Amino acid sequence: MVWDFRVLSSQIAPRWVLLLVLGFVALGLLHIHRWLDRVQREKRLEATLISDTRCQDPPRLRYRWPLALDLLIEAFKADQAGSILQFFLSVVDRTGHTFEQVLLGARGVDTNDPKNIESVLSTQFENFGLGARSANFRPLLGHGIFTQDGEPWRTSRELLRPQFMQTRSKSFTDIQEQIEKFLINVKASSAGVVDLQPLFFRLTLDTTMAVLFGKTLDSMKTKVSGDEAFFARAFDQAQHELARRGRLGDLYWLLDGFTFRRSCRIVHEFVDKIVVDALNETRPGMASEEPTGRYVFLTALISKTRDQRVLRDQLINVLLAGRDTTACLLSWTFTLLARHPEIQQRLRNECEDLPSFREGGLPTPAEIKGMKFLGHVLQEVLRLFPSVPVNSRSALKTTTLPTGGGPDGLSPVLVRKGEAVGYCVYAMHRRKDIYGDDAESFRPSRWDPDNKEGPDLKGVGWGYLPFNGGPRVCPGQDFALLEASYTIIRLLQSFRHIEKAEPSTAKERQTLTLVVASATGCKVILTPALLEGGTLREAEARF
Ligand code: HEM
Repeated sequence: MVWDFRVLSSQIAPRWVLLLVLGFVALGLLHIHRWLDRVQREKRLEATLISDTRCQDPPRLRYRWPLALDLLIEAFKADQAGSILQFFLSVVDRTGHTFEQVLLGARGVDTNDPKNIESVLSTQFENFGLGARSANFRPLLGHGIFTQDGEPWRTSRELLRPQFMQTRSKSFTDIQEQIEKFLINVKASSAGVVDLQPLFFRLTLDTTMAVLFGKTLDSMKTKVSGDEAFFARAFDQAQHELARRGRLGDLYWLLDGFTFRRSCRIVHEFVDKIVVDALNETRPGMASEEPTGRYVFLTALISKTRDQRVLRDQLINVLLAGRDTTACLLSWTFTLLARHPEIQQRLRNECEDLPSFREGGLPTPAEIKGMKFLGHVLQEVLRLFPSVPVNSRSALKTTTLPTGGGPDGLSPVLVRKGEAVGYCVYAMHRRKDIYGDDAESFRPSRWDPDNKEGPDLKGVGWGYLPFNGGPRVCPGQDFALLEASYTIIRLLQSFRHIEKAEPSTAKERQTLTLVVASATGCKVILTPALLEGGTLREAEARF
């Protein structure tokens, strides 16, 4: 029998159906061909890299039970015990793999080496992207600076940069106002044991919102209710879910429940309303400052774009980036100061020596900048408890990192396209080869250039990275440090003792979400200062 296409087409199906099928088959073959071609090119690149750099895979993972179930159980126990970060460190130490990589079978590299981190964040910036984070965070953060890569990220960074520059110099009054309200609240409830941690979370939500939106929830002064309360709760809930999803790596989408989507919607509606009100109040071409002379991030941003969706997304991104990070810094600072009364006293002396304090006034930005010991305390807290302790990037092309490959972990390490590189700043900040034998101790004076004890930290470079580095360095760090400094100074001026409420034997427990907080809060006993100067009370009364 002879097969004739024309006969076949007229007998079996109309000609156009056959043409369509043939078209799909051809397209499929083309895709397979391209895919094979890509795989071959990747293999060739890999081979060239291996022969040129002698790079190797990271050390092999060691576990005893199938599917690494022994590690899973260990992780679960560590999470319950509030020591998940220490557990991550031990897995990295043993294997060179992140825990997610272990469980999900994904390949990748984990590192706490300054050279590798510099490579990922700076020298090879174009070779790495955010990976699964973009899609994971999108339901809450939309398309904003925190979820974007490449050109869209560059556009966002350019859009937001001038606002951050202005915020640095012009938002002091807003910060001051919110912190003074916070102090009134702490003073009113300072009898007995006070947990400062939840108060710091409320404070930083208020300060960041004041600067971004020009309005706050005023959660320090009043009992928050209605839409504001919904928003605050939904924002916390949505962030919590993002962190849980993040732990699943590429399988983040498995956790996508109704509560999560509802929280995201509440946050969007709340911020949308603020944006729409601001758009209605601001005509094109208007000055970026409010008639009151106050600088509001949103008003300034509106002078660049009136796209409601862009404004909403970028604001939520900055709010998320700025709020919990600063709250954790404050909480760990007071936890450590309460554990180290001699350091607390030295810092209090510096706060009480300020000319403004002696004259009965409030600290000024210039005075804060000049406080050397306070600067060292903040550096040391962020060393031991960097607010973002673990982070990751994903390789956009096959490449190598300087170290971590081979059985001894000393060769350059091969990173294939699509693989994750986890970097653990928490572990790096506790390395004895960088910080000396007392790397685990709280010793702010290690940052004093005149201090001869321990290694000289002048050239620590990429070995110290609380605010990230390279093109994606945190743009809010000056704002965060000013806010934290002012809060610390005013608390120390207002209370002559801040003692820890937990027994000395209590084991430190941590909660890891997107940031690392204390699982037991920051419980302290506060002893009010002897009467402050009359003018200071007058200054405070303005709030
Ligand atoms: C102690 C306080 C803070 C710490 C430790 C901190 C730390 C960081 C870190 C580690 C990153 C890099 C994240 C990554 O690329 O994966 C980052 C990014 C960022 N931070 Fe901060 N931050 C703090 C406060 C703030 C504040 C107060 C703001 C804003 C008001 C802010 C705004 C941002 C933004 C917008 C980014 C994204 C930058 C980009 O991707 O280009 N941060 N921060």
